[in-house]
Amino acid sequence: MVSETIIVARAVEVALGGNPVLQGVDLDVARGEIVAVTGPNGVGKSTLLRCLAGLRTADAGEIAVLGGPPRDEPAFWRDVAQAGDEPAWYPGLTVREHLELMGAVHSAPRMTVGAALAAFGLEPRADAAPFALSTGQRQRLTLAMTLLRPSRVLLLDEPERGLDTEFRERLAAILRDYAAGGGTVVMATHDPGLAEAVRSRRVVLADGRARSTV
Ligand SMILES: Nc1ncnc2c1ncn2[C@@H]1O[C@H](COP(=O)(O)OP(=O)(O)OP(=O)(O)O)[C@@H](O)[C@H]1O
Repeated sequence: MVSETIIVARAVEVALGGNPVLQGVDLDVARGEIVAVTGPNGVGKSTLLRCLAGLRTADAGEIAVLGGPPRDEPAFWRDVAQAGDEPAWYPGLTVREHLELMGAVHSAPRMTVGAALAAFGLEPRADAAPFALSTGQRQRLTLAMTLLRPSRVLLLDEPERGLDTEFRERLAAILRDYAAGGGTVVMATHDPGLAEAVRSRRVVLADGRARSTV
């Protein structure tokens, strides 16, 4: 079977503050694949993810996501879900209501609010405000909102942030299910255990370039 390529990056270059960060990154990600981008602090993982999300334009090179250049526009975000920095919370809404909001604005949510609360271990805090959650619980809510909405591509920047070991394993299973259903995942991570548990292909960023390891 010929695999469908969902993400293509060719010779991507980005300089930040006058310093070269990405210096010719090539990346191909197939439908149903999970790619874990690793590398030391400051090597450019978040920058690469932002380029794939259309939140930053590369200085040189080409990127295609789902057949076209990534754009920070509603049509693009209908197919692409992203979790990076903590989102802006609605102070008047509870955890459950944040998930209900996601379910209400997307025509075909991937799971019910009840299923999301259960999958992300948020049932005991469903009626709390996000600001009353612990760091790890807020990260669970961020991920639950990202996974509840329909998407074909997931871009995750250090999804393990703040998560305990047990939940990291549960997250790995959630991401494997997403990919098994035809979704494509690119995540930056510092957790080799998570990268292994999702059975990802490992891409190491070094010296501004990407190198596939597994
Ligand atoms: N707005 C900016 N202006 C100048 N330099 C920046 C800016 N944002 C990031 N950088 C620099 O660009 C480089 C790449 O940053 P990036 O956040 O992509 O790294 P990262 O690999 O995701 O790091 P980490 O593992 O710490 O999250 C770093 O050296 C960082 O200091």
